[in-house]
Amino acid sequence: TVVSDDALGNLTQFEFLALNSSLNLADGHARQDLTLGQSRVVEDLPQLWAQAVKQPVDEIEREAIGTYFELLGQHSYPAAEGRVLSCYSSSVAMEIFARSLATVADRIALVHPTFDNIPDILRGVGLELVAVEEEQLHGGDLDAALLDSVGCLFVTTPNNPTGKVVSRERLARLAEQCARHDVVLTLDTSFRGFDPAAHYDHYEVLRDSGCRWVVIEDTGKLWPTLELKVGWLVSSEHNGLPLGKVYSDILLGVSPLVLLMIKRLAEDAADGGLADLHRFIATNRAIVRDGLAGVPEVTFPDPLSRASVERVHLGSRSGLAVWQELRQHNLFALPCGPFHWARPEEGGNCLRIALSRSPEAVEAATRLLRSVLVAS
Ligand SMILES: N=C(N)NC[C@@H](O)CC(=O)C(=O)O
Repeated sequence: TVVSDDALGNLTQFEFLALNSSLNLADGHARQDLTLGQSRVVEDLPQLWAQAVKQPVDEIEREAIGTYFELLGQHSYPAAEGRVLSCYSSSVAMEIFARSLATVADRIALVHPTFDNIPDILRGVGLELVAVEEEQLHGGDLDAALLDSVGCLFVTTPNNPTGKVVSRERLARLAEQCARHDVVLTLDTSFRGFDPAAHYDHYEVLRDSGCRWVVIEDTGKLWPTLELKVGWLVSSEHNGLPLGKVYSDILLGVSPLVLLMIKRLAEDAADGGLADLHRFIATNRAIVRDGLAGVPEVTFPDPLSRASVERVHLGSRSGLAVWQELRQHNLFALPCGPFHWARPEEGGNCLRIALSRSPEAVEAATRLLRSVLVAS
């Protein structure tokens, strides 16, 4: 069922409502026009199909993984058999991780706030959640008693919706603490492509720490590929989790055509496309911030964020009330309450605006949002 006005749904239910709107700035999926380089990949799909029929799938998979991970600075990713599992999406990868973890643990520490399908998936397999505030996570060492009480520490970096990135030093320290307390360290890096601060070699840091770790990578937010994407479930050796077994319960493998498309898009990104995308998102972010400048009580809580979403703090205004007012004009943003999965009221005065949209859509949405806010 899709969320009704009064019933509070999860974020994805709010995103369902926006799917057929002309001004859908709700989900973090890429919906802007293809660039010239990307449209060449689309034009080549018939040839990619012929290649996918002929070339061995493990070869295609290795090449797609290599091109994508190298593009984003992840040179030390584990290339050995079974260490990178290709899934239909990062949420499928997360479900496989959650089911695997639940066989050996009953509690997990999870960053707060973050996108609510993460706590929902983790609760769905029966795990008890312990919130770790983002400030706490970035502040310093985590409490030893906390780490002794959980089987895993789950961190979204860059975080959603804040864009906050775990630095190399911070990751090394968290991994060291997880190694000492024998806690699995799991990262959801879905937004990594947008922020060069997230392009240091995470796998080198994780490998050198000696901790057990899992990383969920997502190609789905980077390029406008009509939901054609892969989520990669990456893990350390001897991590004690039945990832391969649970993976085999869920799927045999992903489409080699999608893998070839991702490889070509990653090559285009390496050839200047990623830098162009960063400029594109920065331009859209400036449209939102400039377009709302001077509106009473409105502020931007994440000045350093490079993610393809922007949080707008509405002062004393209710994010849900503004969301409902915008919906009357067929404009959809995302109310931030559900990101605060342990205490939704903390996100009650924020909206999240998607930036992977055409500048014209971002411009029109910002103008409409401004008119609603100045009238409220
Ligand atoms: N499996 C789910 N719920 N997918 C929605 C998710 O991709 C949207 C998202 O992450 C964002 O809008 O930031």
